[in-house]
Amino acid sequence: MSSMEKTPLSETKEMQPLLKVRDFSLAFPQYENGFQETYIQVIRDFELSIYPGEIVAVVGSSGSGKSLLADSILGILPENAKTGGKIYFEGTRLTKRRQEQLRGNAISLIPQSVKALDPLMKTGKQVQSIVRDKKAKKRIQREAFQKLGLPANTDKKYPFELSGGMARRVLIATAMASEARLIIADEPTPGLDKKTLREILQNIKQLSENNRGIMFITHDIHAALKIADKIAVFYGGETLEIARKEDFSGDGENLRHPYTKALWRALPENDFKALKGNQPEAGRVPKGCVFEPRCPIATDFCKKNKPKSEIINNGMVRCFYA
Ligand SMILES: Nc1ncnc2c1ncn2[C@@H]1O[C@H](COP(=O)(O)OP(=O)(O)OP(=O)(O)O)[C@@H](O)[C@H]1O
Ligand code: NI
Repeated sequence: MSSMEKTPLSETKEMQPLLKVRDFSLAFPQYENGFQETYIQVIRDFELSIYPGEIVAVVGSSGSGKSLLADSILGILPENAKTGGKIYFEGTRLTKRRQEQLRGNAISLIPQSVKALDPLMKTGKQVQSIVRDKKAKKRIQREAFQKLGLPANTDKKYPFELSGGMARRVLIATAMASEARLIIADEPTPGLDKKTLREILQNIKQLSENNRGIMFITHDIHAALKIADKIAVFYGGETLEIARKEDFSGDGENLRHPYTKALWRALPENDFKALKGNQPEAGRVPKGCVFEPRCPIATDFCKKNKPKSEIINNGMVRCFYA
């Protein structure tokens, strides 16, 4: 057990993580002329723990493997996906069977697209349909809508009659009305105006009440810092750093990884200095450190060797020079 796991965020929280991912990897076979050539390695050495009541942001740019990570936890990966490592939910290892039982019950997904709403069903009905207690379903749906600031008549509307922000909120209401103990929100804030973004983030925070754990998947570090307790920085399929929100301050001197520091400094309120280059494409990952080609402090050693994860100052990092 790492020291980070021994230090839950507050005394009242249970010691056992809700979700624990260890050495997780994911690859897809690539066929050429009918022969299996290679595997495209999309996720490597991934690790993360989420405690009850905690919001953990998984921050990474487009194509870094975030949605596939969510699908891995839910057990809805494509048939041909090959996975390695271990995922535990409330201390018990996830199997296909267990994932099936938990999915939509103890573990709920807020999908990346509002297209996930049924276009032919009124929103109230959609939210009610996931409540198991049929006598309470109306009340639970209404309470969720009210908590999330949706006007009372929203339940009579079809998804096409809603604004983008309201449709998002209906998706969040579905998770809120569920009995889920872990909620995975996959990129729930794309293309929202400033005010709506602020409100939706507040709504996601509300989900963590009642000791629920939230995995908040986003490419927006700014949004992540607004509500998350911990930030896992995902790059080219690997976690480069897991830091507490408080570590993001000043010049980034408490951050451990050069990529996290760069993300922090690229924020408008800091220097706005963007990092040059792009993350490696899935399957085209360098032999050494995945960040080496863009790293300002990389050496020859980083080209040839892969840094292991280490706990430094109560956070996880994968860098030889942290
Ligand atoms: N079935 C598949 N077979 C092979 N490669 C795949 C498959 N599905 C996804 N990928 C690749 O895996 C990588 C990660 O995809 P994923 O959708 O998880 O990224 P993401 O971080 O969620 O991106 P975004 O921010 O755009 O949603 C992408 O490069 C994608 O091309
Ligand atoms: Ni995605």
